[in-house]
Amino acid sequence: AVDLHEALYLLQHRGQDAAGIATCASGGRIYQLKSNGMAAKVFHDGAKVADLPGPMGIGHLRYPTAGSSANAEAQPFYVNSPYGICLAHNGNLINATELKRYLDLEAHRHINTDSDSELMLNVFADELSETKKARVNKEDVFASLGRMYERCQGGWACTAMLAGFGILGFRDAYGIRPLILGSRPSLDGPGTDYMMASESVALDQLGFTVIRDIQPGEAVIIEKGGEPVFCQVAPRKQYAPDIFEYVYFARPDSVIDGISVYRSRQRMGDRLAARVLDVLGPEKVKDIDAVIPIPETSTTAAASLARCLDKPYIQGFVKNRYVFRTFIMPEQKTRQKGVRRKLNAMKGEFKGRNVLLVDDSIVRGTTSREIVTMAKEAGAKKVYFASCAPEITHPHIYGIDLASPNELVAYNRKVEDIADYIGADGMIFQTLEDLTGACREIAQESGCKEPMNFEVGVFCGRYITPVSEGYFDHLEMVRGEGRKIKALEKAKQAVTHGIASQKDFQIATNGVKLDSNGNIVPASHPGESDIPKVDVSRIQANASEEVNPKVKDRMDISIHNMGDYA
Ligand SMILES: O=P(O)(O)OC[C@H]1O[C@H](OP(=O)(O)OP(=O)(O)O)[C@H](O)[C@@H]1O
Ligand SMILES: NC(=O)CC[C@H](N)C(=O)O
Ligand SMILES: [Mg+2]
Repeated sequence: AVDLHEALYLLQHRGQDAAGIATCASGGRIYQLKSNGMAAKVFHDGAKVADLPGPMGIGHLRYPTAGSSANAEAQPFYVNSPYGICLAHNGNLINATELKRYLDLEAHRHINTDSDSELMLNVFADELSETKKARVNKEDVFASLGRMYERCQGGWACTAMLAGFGILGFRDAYGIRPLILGSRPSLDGPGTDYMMASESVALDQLGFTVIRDIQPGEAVIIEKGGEPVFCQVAPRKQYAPDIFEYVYFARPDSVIDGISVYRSRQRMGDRLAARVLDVLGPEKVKDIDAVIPIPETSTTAAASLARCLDKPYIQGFVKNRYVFRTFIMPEQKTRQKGVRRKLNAMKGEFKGRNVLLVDDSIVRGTTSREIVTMAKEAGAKKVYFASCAPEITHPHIYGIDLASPNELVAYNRKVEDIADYIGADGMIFQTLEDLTGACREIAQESGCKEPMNFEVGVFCGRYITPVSEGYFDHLEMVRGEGRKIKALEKAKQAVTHGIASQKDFQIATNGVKLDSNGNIVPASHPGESDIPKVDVSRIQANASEEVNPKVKDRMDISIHNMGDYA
């Protein structure tokens, strides 16, 4: 537990919403500590961590991509039958609705939260119980995982623990989400310790030597006291790591699938420099006085870009070290507040200068818009903005929450319109070809023999796995933030104006959920809702004749505007 605790601190940037550890002690008893909040909060009492006994365990940091932010969805998840299983899942399942129905109607397993990870654990548990054995062996576990892969769709890198048996790790058949394995001589006596993590930095820092990345569709079992045993549990479909790991998500000091994140970012900067010259032209580039990164993630790429353009690299924004990543915060309001709190422009570095600001990516435009304003307030003459990643135009469906296209600043906007929106005098996006080219080059230079593909759906809508028809509508319904807020506002107005009954308001505020047949029904409390949604037809039906006609007209307009929520 102490090592897991340490590792979670090192990987905190991957999820700030919840953290947890589960260990297994002799006799097969599982001990857990998990809750909402960052690792420092959840494990604030170091002694409690040390009290989690046992020679094996798994840990998790949550960045929700499904369900809600409920405490109950903190991981690892545990299920007692069969054998006692714990699971920690990084990723996102894109057929959760189907799995939920299957588990309910066919497997008869109770699902207690809206988390997709709980579904995955239960599918695995169900397949394991098919063996009908009192004790399973490695082959049984691999075979059950193989059947689980046939049912689950999406992206995942998971660790799991079978009480009294051992630890497993497995990765989706496309290798979208990362998982790496390492070993070290045991610290307390003879033998070897093994560890798996999403990023190599956790292994390095804890004194583990990398063995290798888990391959697409591959699983590994480390039995208590044993050595890792590998098995291809599902046919490998492709080797397509999520390129967003290199752009933003991972720490620069990690090496994922043989590619140094740091070097890939440097190369992105080199390629972006050429693109800046292309787009702005030599005259404008000549007039640029400084290249300024938006801390933290873009600093590596910005330094390379400055070197290529032969411009001074200036750290004009100072980052408050006590404010964490803003993009992965759950609410837009907190994100906005986060940017100003997090970054401050040093006037002296901007005043009277033409600056080129560099960020790793522009998602909702929250950061870039605020930052351009800050640069101008600090006295910059011209502010150009360059992004190491191309325009993000589509939702991310494999474990990074970029759900709702209309929240994306590049959605349905041309580059000039984006520049207008964020207030920049010029805007440069990396091309997708250059981004994948940069990562591929580093892979080749590092000796990767296999031609690597990348998951790049967010930039072009071409996803690496098949995606069922209707999934994006479903995603928009369950994750689209603007939608929830608008629907609630309209519902409140309807109630204020006497058009909707209190009961409709309940529907609006509590939201709705999917019942076991997949029908949308009102939720009895907000925690239960899948989709905060207003049932417009009911509001319309309840529109009372006595309502002041003027108000009713207004409401008709509102209701009309709400058409797409119906
Ligand atoms: O367009 P937006 O919606 O604002 O999202 C993009 C920004 O969010 C991220 O920064 P974040 O503050 O999360 O983390 P960092 O310190 O690692 O850069 C990313 O590096 C961009 O700066
Ligand atoms: N990256 C993650 O931690 C996400 C895991 C899972 N999809 C969830 O929302 O809880
Ligand atoms: Mg940033």
